[in-house]
Amino acid sequence: MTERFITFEGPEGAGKTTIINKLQQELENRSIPAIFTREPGGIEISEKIRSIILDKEHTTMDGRTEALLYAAARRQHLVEKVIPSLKEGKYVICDRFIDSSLAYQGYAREIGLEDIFSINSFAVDGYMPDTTFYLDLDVEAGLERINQNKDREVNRLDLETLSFHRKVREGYLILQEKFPERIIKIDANRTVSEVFKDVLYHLQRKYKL
Ligand SMILES: Nc1ncnc2c1ncn2[C@@H]1O[C@H](COP(=O)(O)OP(=O)(O)OP(=O)(O)O)[C@@H](O)[C@H]1O
Ligand SMILES: Cc1cn([C@H]2C[C@H](O)[C@@H](COP(=O)(O)O)O2)c(=O)[nH]c1=O
Repeated sequence: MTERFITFEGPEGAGKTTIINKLQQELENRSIPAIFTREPGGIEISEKIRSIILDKEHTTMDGRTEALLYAAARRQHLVEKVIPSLKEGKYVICDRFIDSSLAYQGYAREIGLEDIFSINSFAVDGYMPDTTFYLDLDVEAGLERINQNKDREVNRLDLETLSFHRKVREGYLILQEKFPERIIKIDANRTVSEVFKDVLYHLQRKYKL
């Protein structure tokens, strides 16, 4: 339904932010109109919801509450920022979207893909990315990367068990098999420039940038 809506997904430390920053530079160099945003967050209301969800002190948060908060943040961000930018003809590049909810809450939290899809269908009302890059990386390697990055604040989800993070990756792999037309799996266990070259190749092929 939507065009030029591109999302990046992956487990912790997969390199999404790094690749999105390079893409921003590349599109700016080519004078291609685009916005770069993230979930949960991207606008004031959704950033506030983000801080509630990711607060390390909120250890009693129920899994369904968590899922609903992600969906609420998504709805507001979509209406306030994503849809207007798409309507202006801009590329929208978003760090995480509905597939994060499916992999984290649906699969790893075991709420179920169908229930998570159902609450998110209400939130997104038909707006789906037309391309999703899934940066695939061994979970331990990703966690090691974020542990090395002393500037990154540790959040509540980071503190989940190793088996939870392994399930997140399994969830993503299931989603990629389910939606191979939309979700492009990228081997993130390579150098930044190799990963970026791969992403750019797919974007050039699809959007003739
Ligand atoms: N291909 C790579 N090889 C080695 N290190 C990398 C690579 N890509 C990113 N990194 C480093 O790994 C850390 C995590 O990268 P980044 O913040 O881009 O990941 P992310 O997917 O956005 O993480 P999260 O969603 O968990 O915040 C950073 O310190 C970054 O410099
Ligand atoms: C959108 C979304 C995110 N999450 C999780 C994934 C990460 O652990 C955090 C976000 O932190 P990041 O450093 O910005 O990647 O939230 C989730 O569980 N469900 C979602 O829908």
